[in-house]
Amino acid sequence: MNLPGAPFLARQGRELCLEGHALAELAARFGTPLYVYSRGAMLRAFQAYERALHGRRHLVCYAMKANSSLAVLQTFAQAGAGFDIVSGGELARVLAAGGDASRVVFSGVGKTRAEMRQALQAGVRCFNVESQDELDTLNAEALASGCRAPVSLRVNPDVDAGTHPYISTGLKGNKFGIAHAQALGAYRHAASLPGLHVVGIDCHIGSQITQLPPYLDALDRLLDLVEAVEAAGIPIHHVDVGGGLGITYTDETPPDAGALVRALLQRLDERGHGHREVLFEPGRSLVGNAGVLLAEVLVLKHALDAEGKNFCIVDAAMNDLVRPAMYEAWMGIEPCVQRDGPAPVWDVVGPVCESGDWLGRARALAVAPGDVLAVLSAGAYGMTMASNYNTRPRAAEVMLDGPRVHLIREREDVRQLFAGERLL
Ligand SMILES: Cc1ncc(COP(=O)(O)O)c(C=O)c1O
Ligand SMILES: N[C@@H](CCCC[NH3+])C(=O)O
Repeated sequence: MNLPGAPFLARQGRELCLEGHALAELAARFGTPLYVYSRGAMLRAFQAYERALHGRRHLVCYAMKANSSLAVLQTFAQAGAGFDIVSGGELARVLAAGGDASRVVFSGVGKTRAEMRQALQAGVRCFNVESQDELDTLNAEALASGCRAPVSLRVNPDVDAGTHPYISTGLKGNKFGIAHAQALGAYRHAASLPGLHVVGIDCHIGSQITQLPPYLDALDRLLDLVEAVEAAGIPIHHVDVGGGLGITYTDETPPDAGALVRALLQRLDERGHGHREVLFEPGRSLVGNAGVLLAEVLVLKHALDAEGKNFCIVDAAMNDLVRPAMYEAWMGIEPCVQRDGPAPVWDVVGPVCESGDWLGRARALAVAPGDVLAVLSAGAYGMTMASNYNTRPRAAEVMLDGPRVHLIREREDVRQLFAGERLL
């Protein structure tokens, strides 16, 4: 069986290994729950975009909400990536990891004035502005700071990305971006404001997208607008096509990054826009299949009768990895060391006090208490969405880099969780 994450994730005999390191050994050394990432897998995914964009003016801005651990950001910064951020906190992380503000695009529907000032001061590459009001606020903040803010309007192209409704962002009913029909007026307004400098156009239609047509439809809508905006005398420098490319969790077959880039570049060329700088904002496709979450089996609860369920209770929970609880997302689950014997069907669940606390349902697994399971494709939207629900300290993180094993985040200590609290 080809595992998602192959060739970096592979079986060597009975052992599940990432970059050649036995995951069961890492669990024994660092404890569980534990996130483990392959630096090689991240760099390979990034290079797939870079190779396809070779010879074009471009910037791949890693959407760091997918995984914002400092060592992950450092890896991409050193590889030449820019960053797509959505908060002042994310900007602070980029800078702490050695990233360059001039390669940062700032997205988000609700930027605060303080975040705008912070980003202006740092000198971000551009603000992806998502509303008419934001244009006025940003203009005022830029003038007060004595500078001009570079802006790109995030346009909502009203395109169905064909993904889960919670992670679709380019439809009329979503909160994101400026409606296509209002965008020309918004560009005219932006160009009239002395504190702003129009530099580009942007869209991002959703996440875990597995087909090309929605991207091409969205690009066509953007280019129609670019032509209208430039006809109105407002030059557009770059086109930012967003992120959203899906990965394989189970049987999805998304196009690879190279195919996506080539299709979009071809459409740009066909429509006479091949000279423009192109920006991408991939998140999941750079890190999703580069990581796993390791959990130890605590308890096996067997069904009372044929209608009942077997529960495999592990020490990772929805607070560590919320995707199954939140989107009913399917994530692969594999034993780190394969054992012989029957493989009953289990619901793999955590210890959190919610019935929605599950990691996988109806999984056939040969397991015993003390075994370590790996939840696959957990490199994206895993640790970044972790919480402390049930006063559970967050997991540790390890990054593998060839023969080297780096602990990149210590396991949280429970005292850290209430260190800022005060008794009456
Ligand atoms: C503005 C923006 N850009 C890029 C991304 C990255 O998306 P993905 O992780 O699906 O590539 C997101 C998240 O969906 C986003 O909100
Ligand atoms: N958190 C989502 C993706 C959201 C993308 C952010 N706009 C997921 O795990 O699939």
